[in-house]
Amino acid sequence: MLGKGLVLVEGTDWVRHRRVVNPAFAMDKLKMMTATMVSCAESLIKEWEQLASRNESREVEVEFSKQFQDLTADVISHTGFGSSYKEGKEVFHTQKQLLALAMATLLNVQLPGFKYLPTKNNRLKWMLEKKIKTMLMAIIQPRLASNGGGYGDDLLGLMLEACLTTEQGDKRDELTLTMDEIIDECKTFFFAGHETTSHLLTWTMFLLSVYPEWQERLREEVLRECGKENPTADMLNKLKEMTMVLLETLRLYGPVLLMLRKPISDIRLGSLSIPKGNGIVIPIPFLHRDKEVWGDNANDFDPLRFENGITNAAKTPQALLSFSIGPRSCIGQNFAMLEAKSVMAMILKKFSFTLSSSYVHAPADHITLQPKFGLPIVLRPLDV
Ligand code: HEM
Repeated sequence: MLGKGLVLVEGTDWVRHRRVVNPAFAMDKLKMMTATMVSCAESLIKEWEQLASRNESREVEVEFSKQFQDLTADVISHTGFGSSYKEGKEVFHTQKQLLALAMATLLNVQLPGFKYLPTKNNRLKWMLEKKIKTMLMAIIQPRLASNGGGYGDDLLGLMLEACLTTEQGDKRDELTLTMDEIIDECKTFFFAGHETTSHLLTWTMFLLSVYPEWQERLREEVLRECGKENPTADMLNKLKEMTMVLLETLRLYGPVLLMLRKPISDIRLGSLSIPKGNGIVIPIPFLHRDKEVWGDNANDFDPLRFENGITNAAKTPQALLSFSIGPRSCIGQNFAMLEAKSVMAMILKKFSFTLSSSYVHAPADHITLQPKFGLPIVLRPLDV
C-alpha cells in the first residue's frame, strides 16, 4: 500500500526520496503549519463545549481514540494538501478502506499467483488503488502546471518544490521523483503520520487522567506560556513539562511496537552472532521498560526522568526508540510533537478530565498500540 514511499525504499533510492521529502519537515515550515493544527483542534473543542453545555451536569463523556483519529486525519489532510484538503481527505478515506481490506485478509493463506486472480477482494483492491491514484493525480497535475508563485506551503507543495530544485538551489526541468513515487509519498504521509500521532494523543490523555497532578502541572504551564490565546509554535516550543510528559508517554505507550532490520554483513550483537540478511525484530516496549537501562522505576510514569533531555533520561543516551534513531529515524517526529502539543495545550486550557468508569485498560497490538476498547473520558469545561 505504501509502494515506493520513504518508509519502504532502500539504498540510493532512499537517499533521493529523503532529500525531496526533508525540506517539507523543516522547523520553519512546521511552524507555519501550527496554526492549522490549532484550528483543527479548536473546531473539535467547540463541539465538545456544545455537547457539555446541553447536559445539566455540564460534563460530557467522549471516546477519545476515535475523536483523535478523525482529528489527526483532518490535520494531515490540511497540512498535506492545503487548499485541496477536501480531495485529500477523500484520498485518505479511500486509503482507510484499502487498509481495512488488507487487514481483513492478512491471515489468509497466500497461494502463489493468487493476488493476480480477479477474485471479489482483489477486484475491490484494484478499484480502490486506481481511485487513489486518479484522485492524487488530479491534485498534483494542476499544481505542476500552474507554477506561477510556487507549488504551495503544504507538504505536497514543498515536496514538489524540492523535486524541481538542484542541490545548489537552481531550477531543474525534470522531477527527481517519478509521478508514481510522488503519489506513494502522499500515501506515506497519511499511513505513517496519522494513526501514530492519534495514539500518542490518546495515551497522553489516558496518563494525564490517571495522574491528575501532572494534568494540573501541564495546565499551569500552558496558561503561563500561552495565556488565553491560541498557542503559536514559539509558545509551544517553550512547554518543557509538556515535552517531558509526551516523551514519557512515548516510552511507556509508544505507538510503534517493533522495527525490522536486516544486517548487510555478518554482525555481533553482544553475545549473538547474526548472519548477513537475517531478519532482526527490535521489540521497542521491552527495551523501554528495561530496568538495567531505565532504572528500578522503569515501569512507572515519571516524566521527570526527561528533565535534563532525552539523552540524559536513561543509562545509555539513545535509549528512547519511539521515533527510531539514525538516518532512518522518523522524518515526521517534529511534526508529530508539534501536533500533539497544539492539541494538548488547547484541551488543557479548556477542560479538566478524568477516566470514565466504563474504561477498561487493555492496550492491544493492532500493528500500532491502541486501547482495545477505546478511551472514554469525562470532560468538564473549566469556565463554567
Ligand atoms: C507519534 C507519532 C509517530 C511515531 C511514534 C513515529 C514512529 C516512527 C518510527 C519508529 C519510524 C522508523 C520505522 C523503522 O525504521 O522501521 C518512523 C519512520 C517514518 N515516519 Fe514516523 N512516527 C510518527 C509520526 C510521523 C508523522 C507525523 C509522519 C509524517 C507526516 C511520519 C512519517 C514517517 C516516515 C516517512 C518514516 C520513514 C523515514 C525513513 O525511512 O527515512 N511519522 N516513524
